[in-house]
Amino acid sequence: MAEALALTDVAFRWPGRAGFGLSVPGWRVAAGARLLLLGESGSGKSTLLSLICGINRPDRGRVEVDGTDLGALGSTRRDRVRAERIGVVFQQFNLLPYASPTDNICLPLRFAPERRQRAEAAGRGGARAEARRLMTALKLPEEAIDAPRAGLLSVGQQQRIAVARALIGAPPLLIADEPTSALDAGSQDAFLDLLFTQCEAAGTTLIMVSHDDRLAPRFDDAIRLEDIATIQRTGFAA
Ligand SMILES: Nc1ncnc2c1ncn2[C@@H]1O[C@H](COP(=O)(O)OP(=O)(O)OP(=O)(O)O)[C@@H](O)[C@H]1O
Repeated sequence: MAEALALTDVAFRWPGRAGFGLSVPGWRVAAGARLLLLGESGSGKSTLLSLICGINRPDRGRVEVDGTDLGALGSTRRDRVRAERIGVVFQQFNLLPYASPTDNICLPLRFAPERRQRAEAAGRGGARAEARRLMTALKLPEEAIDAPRAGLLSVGQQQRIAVARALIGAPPLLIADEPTSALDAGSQDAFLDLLFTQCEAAGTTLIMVSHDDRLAPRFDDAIRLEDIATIQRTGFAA
């Protein structure tokens, strides 16, 4: 089966922080997988996601997304590959509070012409129609969809906007960093149902990060960061 993600002989340290290091000898994720990545707080999950997204470059090794080695690209091309191929749901959602839900969702398409074309084709009436279709599929009420500013919405509603923004234009890979941490157990379950349905419809591989191993049975596979990575932690230098 094709691989959505392949890490080979990867090592990374935060610049100026000798105390924390992460290395991943080899990790492959099959296209279409629904994977939960578990690890305690501070173990390096977000650090690993930043390497997968190409936000940070490994000091060594290869991070291939959908067959492209991100580390071999300069920062402009890396940004382009990220925009085209990776949808990201950040822990804090990172919405623009003064922009409308639709403008927030369409934002990644500005930097990703191929993704824009896919969104326009899927939405028939254009990318904004596709944004609306996604919001409806994610069970946002009409008044939230039509809100003038995303900052007016509840946390759960903002979370759905963040998911729609990650899904628009069907990127091959969706990375979600603790997207359910603000929800109670019942809402978590309903949210995962919606996320899985939308990923399946778009043919998108899902890697979701959490410290909550009770979510594991919902996924095709759950792995612990420690099982794929060696983590060095020696505290903070003064
Ligand atoms: N921008 C940064 N600069 C320097 N060090 C950082 C930076 N971001 C994270 N770290 C360090 O990297 C280590 C791992 O943090 P990371 O956020 O990756 O863990 P995590 O498993 O995602 O934690 P949490 O579940 O609490 O979000 C920590 O020691 C943290 O201080």
